[in-house]
Amino acid sequence: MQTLKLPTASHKNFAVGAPFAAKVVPRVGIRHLPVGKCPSGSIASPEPTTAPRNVTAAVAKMLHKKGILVTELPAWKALKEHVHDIESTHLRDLLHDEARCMGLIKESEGIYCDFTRQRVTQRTLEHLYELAEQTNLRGKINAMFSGEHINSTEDRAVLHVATRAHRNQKIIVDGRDVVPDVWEVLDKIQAFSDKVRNGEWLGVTGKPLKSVVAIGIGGSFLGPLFVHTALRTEPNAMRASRDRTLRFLANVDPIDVARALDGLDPEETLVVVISKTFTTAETMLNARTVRSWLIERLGQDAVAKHMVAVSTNLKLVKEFGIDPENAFGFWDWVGGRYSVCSAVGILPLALQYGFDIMQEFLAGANNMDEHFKNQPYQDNLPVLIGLLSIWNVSFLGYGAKAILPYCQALSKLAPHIQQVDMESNGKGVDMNGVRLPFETGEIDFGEPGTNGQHSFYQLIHQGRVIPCEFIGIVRSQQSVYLKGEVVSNHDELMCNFFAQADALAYGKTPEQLRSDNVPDYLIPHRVFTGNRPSMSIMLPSCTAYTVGQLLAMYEHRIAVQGFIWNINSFDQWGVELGKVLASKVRTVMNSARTRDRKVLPQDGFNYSTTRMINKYLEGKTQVLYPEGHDVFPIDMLRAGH
Ligand SMILES: O=P(O)(O)OC[C@H]1O[C@](O)(CO)[C@@H](O)[C@@H]1O
Repeated sequence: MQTLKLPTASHKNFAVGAPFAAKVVPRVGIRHLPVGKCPSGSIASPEPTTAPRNVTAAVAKMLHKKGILVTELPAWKALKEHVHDIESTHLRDLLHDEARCMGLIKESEGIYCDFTRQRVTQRTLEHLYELAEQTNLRGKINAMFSGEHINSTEDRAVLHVATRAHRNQKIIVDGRDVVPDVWEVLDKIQAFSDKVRNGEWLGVTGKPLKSVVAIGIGGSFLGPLFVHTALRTEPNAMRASRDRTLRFLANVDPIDVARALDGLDPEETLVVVISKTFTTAETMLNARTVRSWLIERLGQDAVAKHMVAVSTNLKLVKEFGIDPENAFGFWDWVGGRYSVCSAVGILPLALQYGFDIMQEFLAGANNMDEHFKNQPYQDNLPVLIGLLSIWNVSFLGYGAKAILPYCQALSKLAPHIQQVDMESNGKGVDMNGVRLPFETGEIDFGEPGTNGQHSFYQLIHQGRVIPCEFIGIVRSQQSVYLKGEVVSNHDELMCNFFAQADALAYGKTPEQLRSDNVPDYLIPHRVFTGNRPSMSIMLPSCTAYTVGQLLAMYEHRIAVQGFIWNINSFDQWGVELGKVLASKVRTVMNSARTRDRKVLPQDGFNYSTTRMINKYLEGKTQVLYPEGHDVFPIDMLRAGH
């Protein structure tokens, strides 16, 4: 049996390896160790440094800028001590304090946020503001907006905010105003989407293109899917998308191909291949598969009329066979998971809903960007939400959060934020490559209310403590009121929205249960401890504009958390290793399934993987790939015939 050897990665600012015991050295400033092998075979991280005790806030900020770990800052230590104060409180009591509650309800940009059910007092917030100060939060926000290369491991600016800038704004990256570039692409999207929608751009057989299949994965899929799902039943968007279809194809699983194409007429279908790199294995295989589907039915010329692309890699787009004229660019300073406001989202969504509606979405996101950039911490929604999350994760020890929109249209918010948050903040080292002595990031999950109530709410009421984010809407996209019913359907939904937050906060005591005549033997089972934190966010409506605001608010709160933890929220090295290993398996698979058989499963894999691969290879009736023709799933054959 051979042992699997994992490749090691190295980068000038990036260190990998097994957790390396961080020594605390009694001096100020970061010490960069030469990157070298530890006895364990891993690569050493630079060592952390500590602050002298009792430094002033200004000195702490300066030390942080020099690389001191956030845990060494006086504000962090003060928050650690403050945990004891909070542990002696219960939300039941905190909610009785009206003065406290008044200070914890914020209304800004039409969004109403209620933080009263967080396990915090005014003192907690003051400590958190101090932590923001000492970690130079304002300076880091400004650095992001001014195009500094804050994504240090990839040496890139982080400027998704530029993708939704007004035409007259100026945003400089490396000495160049990028807003005209952004608008050049937006204008091109407008012209193209108008042509497709009004039938000026026709398919190769002369039919209008009414269906769009957007192929992409991760950030090239989840954000656009979230916005599409949010707008599908919004009255203006519904009107604008009548008789049009937008589908997504993300998974490399051929079942997803069959589902995405099921029932579509290739003559009326436009395919948008979306990939920042244009190298992502799943997306490129799906793109080749759908290209083959089009060519088989419509001939080689179909590609020019039925396939367009969104990418930063226009060279590979051309090599794939898509006319660069039909490619929509974006830039390396737009991270994949932050790219929904670039052509990644705006092209497929404008094809479905028209450019005007997408402009409203961009305006909403821009409104939140300006708010984030300009408002003081005390009134700044992403800053407040981000700081409260830091408190919940790093001080109260709640490692997960539930995103619970009481709005079916927002059903894809949680999956989108799951990627944005977990890919951004799931890191093990700080900006200087120092291994962190605490866990960053949060485990995000969620479902729309009330569906979630009948699924996992049991656990959040009586099991683990998971801070909840309830999102409610004042005016529903779709109102229903049945004569004789106690409340309208949307009011019924919102009754649950209001009730759940209080149920989590107050719980139910044994005394209350006794006075409700609950038998003694059932009391322990029916006690709710309460004291479970949540926040409630209310939007006036669910429109393109407010969806833009909500998206940007979540993006920025994630950045705030990363800035405070002093991690790089904008790289994603953690996704690389699996890709490398998959490629090794691919070589074996190809060899086993063709007559060449040069590489066998046992080459380079451990016992377990070898045995599993062998079992898989044996388990198929058709052992070798067919020669000389493509094979499509049954549904794809049916489609278009
Ligand atoms: O747009 P691309 O280059 O195909 O990448 C897709 C996704 O893959 C990742 O790089 C890793 O999952 C994401 O960050 C990104 O959104």
